[in-house]
Parts: sequence; structure tokens; C-alpha cells
Amino acid sequence: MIETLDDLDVEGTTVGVRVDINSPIGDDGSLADDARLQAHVDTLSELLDRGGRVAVLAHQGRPGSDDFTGLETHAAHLSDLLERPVGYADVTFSDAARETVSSLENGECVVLENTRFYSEEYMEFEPERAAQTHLVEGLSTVLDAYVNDAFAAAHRSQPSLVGFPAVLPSYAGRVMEAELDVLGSIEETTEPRVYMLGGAKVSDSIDVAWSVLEKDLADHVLTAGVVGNVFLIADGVDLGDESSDFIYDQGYWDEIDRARDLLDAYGERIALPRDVAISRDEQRYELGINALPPQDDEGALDIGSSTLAYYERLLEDAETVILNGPAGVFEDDQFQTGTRGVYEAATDVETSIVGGGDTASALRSLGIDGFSHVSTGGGAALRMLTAEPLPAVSALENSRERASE
Ligand SMILES: Nc1ncnc2c1ncn2[C@@H]1O[C@H](COP(=O)(O)OP(=O)(O)OP(=O)(O)O)[C@@H](O)[C@H]1O
Ligand SMILES: O=C(O)[C@H](O)COP(=O)(O)O
Repeated sequence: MIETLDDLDVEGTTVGVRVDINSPIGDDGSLADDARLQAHVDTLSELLDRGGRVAVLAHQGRPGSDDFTGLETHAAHLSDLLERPVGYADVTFSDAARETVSSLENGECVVLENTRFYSEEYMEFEPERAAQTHLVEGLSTVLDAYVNDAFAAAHRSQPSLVGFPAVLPSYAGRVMEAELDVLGSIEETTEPRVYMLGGAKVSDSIDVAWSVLEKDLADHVLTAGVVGNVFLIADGVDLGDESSDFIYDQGYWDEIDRARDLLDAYGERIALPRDVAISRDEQRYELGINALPPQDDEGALDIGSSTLAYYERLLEDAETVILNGPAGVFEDDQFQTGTRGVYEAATDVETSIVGGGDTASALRSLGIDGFSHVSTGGGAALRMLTAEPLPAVSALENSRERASE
């Protein structure tokens, strides 16, 4: 059992709150999607309303990427969402950071700088070692408690996620609590249960497929996107050079063997695309599996309409559906059809759970809503679906055990 905000005596307590507000950033540096900020409003408002002094810790992007920015814009936007002033400090654990945090009054909040501006935060550690990093050693001296609300980053064992629970009383925030509640109890959802695995994270998706088929959690696994293409090749379909080269270049060639093993073991429960959409003369053009490879080796960029009809039929019979990743290159209007169709059909299923991250922001941009639960986490949600422990969650569990010893 993990302790939650219900177990924390907040008034006058200085709390370090790790959130995941890692967001798409527009060309002008603005936030292109604020869903992850919105998600943390309940936790932050509750802590502030209950008289907490809140220091927010978060990352944005990865070193070297275009979206590796500071958090000043995030702080300003959080202030709008929380409808109260939110400070910003361009430091994280220095003397200046500690002074800023120490001078907070009850009900005041400051966002500290992107944790990944410090090299240790982009490394993975065991919790005890993470507790000895400059970030955790420095900042924990001015904190009374730690709250982890960053479910979407909980699959990382970085210092700001696993180090503080080794030295401070630690609690799950409301986002973390809700995500663990839903994603941790999928086996209690009603059957028939269908998984739809799309997108481009082929190894992770095959891990999920193994896990849910082996444990009999899935009545059907529907494959789409690059994941579907890998399964088609594993099934002996020649998709043509463009799709094959793409899979090879992404480093997923070895996954074809794993997909074949899965088809051998559980083929009757794995649904493969029956047709695909390619781009020919800049138009969407659909080809049945028997008509492959395409004459000019064009890439398979979406599932076709007979696959969509087939998947819609399987979803009609489902009581629970868990979806991750798009069915095609949804960024291009011509190849959104599969993603739109599958996800819209999923909203009619009694319980529909969407693994989040970029999928969630794609659905918002396509204007599709009405799911039972949309996770804030992409990689973290996938890891949870394989029933693998999440390091940041284990750190919270161990913190409680330590406190009760
Ligand atoms: N058939 C395809 N060929 C090439 N790219 C594809 C195809 N189908 C989907 N994609 C691409 O996959 C990408 C998304 O894959 P990914 O697995 O990263 O999903 P995601 O939504 O980003 O995941 P998460 O929600 O876990 O963050 C999109 O950019 C989309 O264009
Ligand atoms: O977007 C995510 O999945 C989380 O914020 C974790 O980010 P990362 O994959 O860069 O560690």
C-alpha cells in the first residue's frame, strides 16, 4: 500500500511535488498541449488549499531535443490553471533554490527549473544511490515531505522520481493514485477484453501482447500501425521495401521473430490487418493483403477499410478495450481514417482505457473523446500493462515500509 494525500498533514508543510508536465512545444516555444498540466491541477490545488508550501519538480524534453526547454512558460500556465500566483525559479537545488523554497508561505507555490538541466537526472539509479545525488541531497534539506504525482514518468528510476522517498516521508498524488487504481486493476474489468496495439513502439507493444496473451487477459489483440506491419511481415506478407526498410531502420527487425513466435503460440487471438492504405499519386489508395507488395513499394501508412470493419466487429462484442498507439500516420489527414475509426468504435465499448502520452494528444487533436480513462502516461502505461513494476511506484511503496519499521 502506498500512502496518499489523505495520509499527509499538509498545513505548514513544505512539500516537493514531482509532476509530469512534459508537453509538446510549438515552434514559438509555447505549450502545444496543456493536458498534462491540467491533470495535476487537483493535486496542486488540494495541497495549496490545505496550507501546504509547494515546490514543483518536473522535466521537459530530453537533452539535445528541440523540446528541451526551461519551465517558465509551464509555471505561467499553471498559474492560470490554478487561478493563483505560481512562482518560477531558474534553479533546482542550489543555495538560491533552497532559499526560494524556504521562504514559501502556507498556500504558496514555486516551479523549480527543469530537473534534466542537471546531468544526474538523466541517469537511472537505485533509490539509495539516487538519494545521494546533488538534487536530492540538496533539496531534501528544505523539504518536509515528497509527493509523486508524475505517473507518466514512473517507469524511469531518475533521482527526482526515486531518490526522495529514500529520505523523506512520501506520498502518491491524485493523478498517481487514479492511474494506479485503473491500470492496476485491469484484470478485474469485464470480459471479453480486447487490446489494440498500434503506433511505433514495437518492442514495448510485443511485450504487452506476450504478457496479456500468456496471462489470458486478452480475448483478442488487434494490431495496427507499425506494430501491425511487423506482424504482417512475421505472417509472411511482403509489405514492400519502404515499410520493411522503415522497420529495419527503427531497429525493430528482430521483433519480427518475436511476433512470429507470438503468432505460433496465440495466433487465433491475434488480429492482423486485412488491407493497408498507401500513398499513390499523393492519394490514399487501399490494397488487400493479397495485392501486396505495392507496385512501387509504397509504405503501408494506415489500416484499410476492411480491417477497420473487422476491428469494429470485434469491438462490438467487447466489454473492455485497452488501446495504445495510433492505427496509422494520423498526422496526415489521408491516413487518419484507421485511428479515427478504431478509437471512435472504442468509445462505444463499456470500459475503454487509453494508454496516453502522444496518443492522448492525438485524440484531442482529432476531437475524439468519451473514453472511460485516458492515461497521462505513454511508456509508463505500457509498462503497467505488462504488470512490470514501475520504479517510482516501488520507491513510494518502500518509503512506507521504511516509515513503519
Ligand atoms: N504504418 C505506419 N508507418 C509509419 N509510422 C506510423 C504508422 N502508424 C503509425 N505511425 C507513427 O507512429 C507514431 C506514434 O507511435 P508511438 O508508438 O510513439 O505512439 P505514441 O502515441 O507516441 O505513444 P505514446 O502514447 O505511448 O506516447 C506516429 O507518429 C505515427 O505517425
Ligand atoms: O513523456 C513521457 O513519456 C514521460 O514524460 C517520460 O519522458 P521520457 O520518455 O523522456 O523519460
